[in-house]
Amino acid sequence: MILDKIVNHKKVEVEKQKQEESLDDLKRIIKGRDNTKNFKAALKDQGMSLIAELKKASPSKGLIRDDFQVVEIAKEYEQAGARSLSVLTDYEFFRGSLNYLSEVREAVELPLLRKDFIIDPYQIYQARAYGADAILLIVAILSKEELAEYLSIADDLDLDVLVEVHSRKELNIALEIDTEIIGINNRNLKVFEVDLATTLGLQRLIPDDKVIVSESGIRNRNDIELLSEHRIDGVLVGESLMKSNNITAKVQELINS
Ligand SMILES: O=P(O)(O)OC[C@@H](O)[C@@H](O)c1c[nH]c2ccccc12
Repeated sequence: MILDKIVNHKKVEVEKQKQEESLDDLKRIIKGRDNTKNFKAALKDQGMSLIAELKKASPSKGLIRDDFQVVEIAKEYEQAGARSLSVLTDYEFFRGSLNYLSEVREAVELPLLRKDFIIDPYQIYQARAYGADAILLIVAILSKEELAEYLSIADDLDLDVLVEVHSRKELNIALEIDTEIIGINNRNLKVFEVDLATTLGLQRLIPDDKVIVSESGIRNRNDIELLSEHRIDGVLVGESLMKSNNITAKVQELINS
């Protein structure tokens, strides 16, 4: 399964990174960082909030966008009306980079989500040091104890957390650890199929005080309208924006009701 492969690779990668840049180095960088921007508030703003993703490639699609000028695209997303940005930082499977995160941080005011496979607390400090305002935690790859521990580290660093679920069982764990922002991933990471019905089915089980994001496979206005009939605060969109040759027009198609 691809997730196992990614996690195994990530463990090796993180150990290597720790040799190059220690936790103390990261803590020193964090001291010089500005306060974080409010990712959760950006999601709660009126109407459907768009989290626009910077994603060059993926394991399911291969290369998605050749002309990947990360700073230019980030600025275009911001000007077109995205409320926050998701920056893929995994290189091996998504051709992302931590440097993209810090470059985008310098270029836009929007809150930034570090999109990666977090399996070690070190990566949470790394996210903050490189300019993230929020991190993704994937329930499928962490124990409940790890989730709780990572949430509290993120909280100490003033990072918001998007907790990603794909099934009822995973959602129950997310509810038990009492996280504020729940992401429902429409993509089945075992077979890579996407189905917005995943969001529609699971959102009914989520208490009113949570912020809900629908992730993956959102392509057009119709999809947004379908989701808008339900209690969804935001959508996380990568591929359909990255594949567009007019990003501004595509963002506006998605957000203008
Ligand atoms: O490109 P899409 O289908 O619009 O999906 C975006 C985002 O949801 C997807 O990239 C994603 C969701 N969860 C993840 C976890 C890791 C890496 C990537 C992801």
